Amino acid sequence: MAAIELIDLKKNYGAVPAVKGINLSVADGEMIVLVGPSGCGKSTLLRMIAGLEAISSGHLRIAGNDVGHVDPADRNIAMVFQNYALYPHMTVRQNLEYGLKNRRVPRGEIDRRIANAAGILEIGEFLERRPRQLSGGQRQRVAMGRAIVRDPAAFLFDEPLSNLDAKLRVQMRVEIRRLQRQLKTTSLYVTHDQLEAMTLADRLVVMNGGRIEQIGTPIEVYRRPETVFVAGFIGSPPMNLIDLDELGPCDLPLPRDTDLIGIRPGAVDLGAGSAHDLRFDAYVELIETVGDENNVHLRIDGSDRRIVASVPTDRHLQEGERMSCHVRRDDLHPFNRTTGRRTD
Ligand SMILES: Nc1ncnc2c1ncn2[C@@H]1O[C@H](COP(=O)(O)OP(=O)(O)OP(=O)(O)O)[C@@H](O)[C@H]1O
Repeated sequence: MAAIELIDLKKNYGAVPAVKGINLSVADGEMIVLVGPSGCGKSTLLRMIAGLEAISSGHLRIAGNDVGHVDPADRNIAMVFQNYALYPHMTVRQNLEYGLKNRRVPRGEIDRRIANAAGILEIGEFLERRPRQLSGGQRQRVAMGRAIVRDPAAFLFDEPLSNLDAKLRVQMRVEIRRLQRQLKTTSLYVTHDQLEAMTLADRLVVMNGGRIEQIGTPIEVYRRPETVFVAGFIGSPPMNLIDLDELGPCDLPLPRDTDLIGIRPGAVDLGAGSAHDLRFDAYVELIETVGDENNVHLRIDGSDRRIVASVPTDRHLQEGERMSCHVRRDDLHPFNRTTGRRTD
């Protein structure tokens, strides 16, 4: 286990900057999840930490040591990939012990570590099988087992669950969280799945265009997105982002440079409000049922702006109906479109 520090870390592919100066301190034992849209640089960042990609500039410290130019094999980091990267011609046991044999770990110690990992991951009964004789979830467990037996300073996960079906993903997500809590190994986990990010992270790092947009606990980032990008990226259905002037006259006390308002779908109240609310009229265009909730698509009166409100399914609404919409001041996220930042 070890703390990891990234200091102004950059990566250019030729003239193309992929990672544009990342500063991040990961505490010993912490689980950090890097999340962001495709191409934002999260895999590149992880691969630089693993040593699979050369660092263009900046520093990488693991347990206080500058390891930016140290051979990957000597960084004492274990990486878990989405495609498992198991050797197909070897049994599970051979896959687990391969790296340890190369490091000349004594036989007794190898057996002890494999028994320990097999116990934690419940893969003891598959040890003599080959990877093709396992399900996707079992293979992913073996891939994690291979990381665990190395007893590394840190785990790096690169979208490890993206090849699994939806149900198994949820199950494995819980297992990874449990495992990380149990082992307390410093971990960096890359995903573009925000639900995975929210549920796994001690702290979330939201990336966009090679930069960090925001760092915080999942609930901090959800409750108080600092940028327009984070506001639109975290949350499902996404936050409504509305130009202030599309909402008609508004005498609520908002910071002066606010010209964009963010409203979570669940914060739109269709019905009676109070004097401290933002209030506007809208037409119901479409109602989508998603389990216990309906996503109600509305068009704001006097504007082409469409927004989504999430309401319980027992609330009877009709398409074409005109609604009075209310949002409490505390549920408004004020932004400035030009700076892209929060104004309060
Ligand atoms: N070997 C490479 N040569 C040139 N450009 C690259 C190379 N690898 C990645 N890039 C570019 O660097 C940027 C970051 O890529 P990266 O794979 O880190 O993104 P990502 O956030 O992990 O995306 P995804 O979720 O799609 O995997 C992208 O614009 C990508 O096209």
